[in-house]
Amino acid sequence: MKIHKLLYLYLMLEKFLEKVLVLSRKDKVFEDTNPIVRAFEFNENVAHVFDDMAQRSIPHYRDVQSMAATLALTFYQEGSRIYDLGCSTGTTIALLLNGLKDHNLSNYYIKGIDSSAPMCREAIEKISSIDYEKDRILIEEGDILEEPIENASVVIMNYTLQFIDPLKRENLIKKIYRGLNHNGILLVSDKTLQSHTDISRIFVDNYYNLKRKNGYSELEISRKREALENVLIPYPIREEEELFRICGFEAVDLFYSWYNFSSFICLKKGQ
Ligand SMILES: Nc1ncnc2c1ncn2[C@@H]1O[C@H](C[S@+](CC[C@H]([NH3+])C(=O)[O-])CC(=O)[O-])[C@@H](O)[C@H]1O
Ligand SMILES: O=C(O)C(=O)Cc1ccccc1
Repeated sequence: MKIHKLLYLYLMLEKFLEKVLVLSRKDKVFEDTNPIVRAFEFNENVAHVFDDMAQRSIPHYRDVQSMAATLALTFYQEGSRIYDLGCSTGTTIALLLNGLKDHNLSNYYIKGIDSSAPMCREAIEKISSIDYEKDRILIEEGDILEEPIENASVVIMNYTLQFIDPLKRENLIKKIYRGLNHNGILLVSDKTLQSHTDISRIFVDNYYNLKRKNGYSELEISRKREALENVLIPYPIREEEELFRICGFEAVDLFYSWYNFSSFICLKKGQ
């Protein structure tokens, strides 16, 4: 067989295997026709398909990730720590690592925390393909409510605060504020409510339209909605902003907003 034919076959095989791999990582968690819907959990099944789930269920997920990484690099202070609370599969950490490398910054320390062991395993696997000094990153299974925050210039909490018991949110944000250095930032992204229910309803409709466009069926959408009830608890956008201010942040702003999803930047000012 001629060499170009072999090469062609090899490329076809590679494409085929890539497709199989992507399909095996497609989010089908709520496709099941089993009528019992359990409360949403970050278990092995979810962790395995999480990247696909996030890209199809979080509006402009890649853009928000990349904006958060850019802001993190802008506020990062040499020699300080960056925390990713609820790091899931380590997408943010991988972006940060590449950004730090591009900026020739090497004296960093990144800590990723997640209470789901399968998520931590996925995160460790994801960053294993990046070249970095091993003791500069720690991905740990743990509860962010118990985690001490020290010498931080950046704390990222993308789509995680919404899963924390509302009664515990204030203490968590206060702890983060105390653990941040002056001129350090907290970045938070969450699903939010609007101040009027009529507007909230329209925004949620538009959100479900996005899910449909991204290939989720009516059944998958409604089953996930049921599973997330009392698990993902959104705050009205103004109350979430107020929470950050009450906890000490001197400057609070939005860096991204799309219907019922918002991303906040909270700055601890200098002395
Ligand atoms: N108390 C807790 N302590 C630690 N982790 C927790 C806790 N509660 C929930 N988690 C973890 O928070 C993560 C939330 S996902 C974050 C996405 C990521 N930030 C991303 O930008 O890709 C968001 C979503 O799925 O919508 C999950 O991995 C949970 O195990
Ligand atoms: O709120 C929803 O309907 C979602 O699907 C958000 C979401 C995205 C990824 C994991 C859990 C919840």
